[in-house]
Amino acid sequence: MMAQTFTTTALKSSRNNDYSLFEMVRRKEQQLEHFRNQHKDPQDDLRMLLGYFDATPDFTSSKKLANALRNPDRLSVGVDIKRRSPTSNLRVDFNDAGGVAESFVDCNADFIIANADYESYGGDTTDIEQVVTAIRKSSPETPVIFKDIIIDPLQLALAKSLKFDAALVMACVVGKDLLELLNTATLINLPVIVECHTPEEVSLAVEGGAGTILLNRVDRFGGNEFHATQPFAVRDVLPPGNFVTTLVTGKVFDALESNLFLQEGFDGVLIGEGLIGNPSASSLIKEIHELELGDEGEINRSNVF
Ligand SMILES: O=P(O)(O)OC[C@@H](O)[C@@H](O)c1c[nH]c2ccccc12
Repeated sequence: MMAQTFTTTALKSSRNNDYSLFEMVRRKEQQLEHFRNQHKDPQDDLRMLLGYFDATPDFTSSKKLANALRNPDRLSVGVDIKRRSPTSNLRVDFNDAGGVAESFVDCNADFIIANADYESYGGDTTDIEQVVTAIRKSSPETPVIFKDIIIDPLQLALAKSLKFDAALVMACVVGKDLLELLNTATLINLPVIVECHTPEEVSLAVEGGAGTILLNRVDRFGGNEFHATQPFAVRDVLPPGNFVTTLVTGKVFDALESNLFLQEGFDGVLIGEGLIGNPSASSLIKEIHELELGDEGEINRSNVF
């Protein structure tokens, strides 16, 4: 009887959480109907971007990303500028997302993620424009990345037209469509960071030529379960040669844990809740930057997790 109750509860909660990802995608589908309508003219700027190969690409954004995300001997630190999170109780308030982003660059954050989705992350179109404008002005070498629930190539065109340096695409949301989205991104010369959780997702991303992979320790598809060591499990799937940049995200809160990612060969961490609204954000970023390759201290996988 007990066991049965337990199973039912577990199933129910995982279905609820699955449903929330499902809900996020469903809402996005609805919003996109309007967005597609707004951009249906064949001569619309976003359509033109998608329809014509960028024959004279400039690699400013790719180079900015390479410089900011990959350092030979230290972790890069990115900040996810959000007011709320579907996977935690984070609730913060700010008006000027651009100012918030700038304050993190002042704390030496290496890259910035701006959120376009209101319901899920508390971000919106004003936010994303403010963030790009503010960072371009105050710190042109810092890459700014567009985060939304991307399911349509038109959203990639939007990111490009707003002059983002890259867009984040979640593998668990798009499945096999990832390959088509990556092709589109190449066509318009927009770097993409692919968010993955499983080795299968990483393989698909690598097959599609992804240059940067963000490993989320929270399994968005599988009921938001947290798998602390999941990033290590997927490193084996990466092709040899160390060409793919790898970042870790999902409930990263301290330097101790981050050190393990550095020692295991990851390039950086993306932090939301651990930095947003944290009065010690600046010292946390500093501590993570000061971790040294080869200095494992007392840590290993078994005593950190
Ligand atoms: O706030 P955290 O646990 O540090 O996480 C940041 C980031 O991983 C998170 O905002 C995120 C990245 N991709 C997502 C997809 C869905 C939900 C949440 C996310």
